[in-house]
Amino acid sequence: MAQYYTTMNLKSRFAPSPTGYLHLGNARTALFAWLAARGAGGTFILRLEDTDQQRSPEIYERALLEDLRWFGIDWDEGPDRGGDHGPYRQMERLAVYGRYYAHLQSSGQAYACYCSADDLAAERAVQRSAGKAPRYGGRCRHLDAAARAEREAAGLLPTLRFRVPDQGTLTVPDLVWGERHYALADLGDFVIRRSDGSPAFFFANAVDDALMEVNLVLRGEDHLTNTPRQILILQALGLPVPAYGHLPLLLGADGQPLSKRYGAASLRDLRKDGYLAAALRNYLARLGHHYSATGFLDSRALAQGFALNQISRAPSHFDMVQLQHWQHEAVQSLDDAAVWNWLAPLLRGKVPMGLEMPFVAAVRANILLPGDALDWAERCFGAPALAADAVEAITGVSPEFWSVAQATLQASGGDYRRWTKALQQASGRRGKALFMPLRAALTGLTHGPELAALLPLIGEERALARLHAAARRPSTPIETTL
Ligand SMILES: Nc1ncnc2c1ncn2[C@@H]1O[C@H](COP(=O)(O)OP(=O)(O)OP(=O)(O)O)[C@@H](O)[C@H]1O
Ligand SMILES: [Zn+2]
Repeated sequence: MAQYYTTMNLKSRFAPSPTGYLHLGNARTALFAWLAARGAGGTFILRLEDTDQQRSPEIYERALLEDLRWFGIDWDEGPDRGGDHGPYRQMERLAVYGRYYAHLQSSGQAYACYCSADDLAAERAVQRSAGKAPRYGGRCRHLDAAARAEREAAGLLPTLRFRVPDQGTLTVPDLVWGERHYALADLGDFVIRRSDGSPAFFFANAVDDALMEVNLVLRGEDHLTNTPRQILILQALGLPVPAYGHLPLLLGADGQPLSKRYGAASLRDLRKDGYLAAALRNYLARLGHHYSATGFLDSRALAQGFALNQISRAPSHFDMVQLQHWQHEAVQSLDDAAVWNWLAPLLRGKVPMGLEMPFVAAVRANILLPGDALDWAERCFGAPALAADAVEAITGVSPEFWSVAQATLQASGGDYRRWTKALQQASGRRGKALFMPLRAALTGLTHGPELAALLPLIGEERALARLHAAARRPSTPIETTL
């Protein structure tokens, strides 16, 4: 397969249009391209394809850079930091495209087309009714200078079309899909410059990759059919052709590809919800790429384990359960101080000063998102609501049990082991029968972190008050032991 880079000079890129907030599909495509570059010690660049001016307000550009950085992707060249092959915003490169248009026109490989949208629609309708695939029939291919001048004088603004060779087959290698063959006669001459002077996607994208010395293009499968046209443009201009790999699109729950246009869940939404970038990286890196390591990997290990031949062709679906699995792993990979930094914006003022680290140590295995930690802070330091099964666990034991629980707690000076040992001896309860009602009364839940770690946070005073409140609930006498 054509592949002219060695791992030493590999250069890949992410080239989004700043037309909305990045979604997980964009993020995964960016991640694969970045992992390929970083894994090979190559170069990674960011280029903004902002030629759709109506849909590219500045807020999206800023958000895009911010989201990528948060996600953990860095770039060696880009709109914010420049580089040897800039500028990195396509709207700043119009003069560059102009030179290449002129070259194609003067060598006869591109020509002005004056057909109106109505003309083209009519042509397509005829082709369709004849059972043919619609393509440009070449009406303006052979206009002479006089005919062109006449149309210009009438005020018609032409598009510029690429002249596709009439015969032959183009072989397009793809790192994911293998080789595909295209009959050139089927392609039809295509627009490379719109009538308003703006570059067509195919053109600017292909020219920029070549001029920026990108030799590996990993992008979404939505661009698969653009590739033959792009290779034709590059060949006509004598520019190098990169290796292409098209990644299966990430689909939403409705089975449709995620798209900025249709408001797919964005990276920034997940960030706001408290998902960690490392969780998203581990999740997305494995979505359509096989790693032999099944555990949590840091960015360096993800890059080292990345291999183009491990990319799958199967479509991938966004799966919240998988994301939560990696979120759990990512939280556990942090040390206590880092967990606190992550929680602090939501928890400041909710955890008494000095108890931050013991609190983190106690609850960290039980939290996926900062909201979970907020709930545990309320259960430790506030007034926890009792869940229905906790009420059941509390009322399932006699009021005497609760009196003894209070007395033994006081006698043990708040020491968890001494307390529960004494209570076990006095009540005859052990194991779950002992700990479940205690947990229910102290936290309002029947599950959660180790009680031994929670008790010092709750403190003796609050614990006594909660045991006292438990004693005041009418018991459902199902047992006679204390
Ligand atoms: N659902 C998806 N799954 C994987 N990659 C995607 C998906 N959608 C887009 N991409 C890829 O993300 C990169 C950036 O694309 P682009 O900025 O055009 O995003 P988009 O979501 O297609 O936006 P729009 O809806 O504005 O077309 C491209 O390589 C594109 O192929
Ligand atoms: Zn025409």
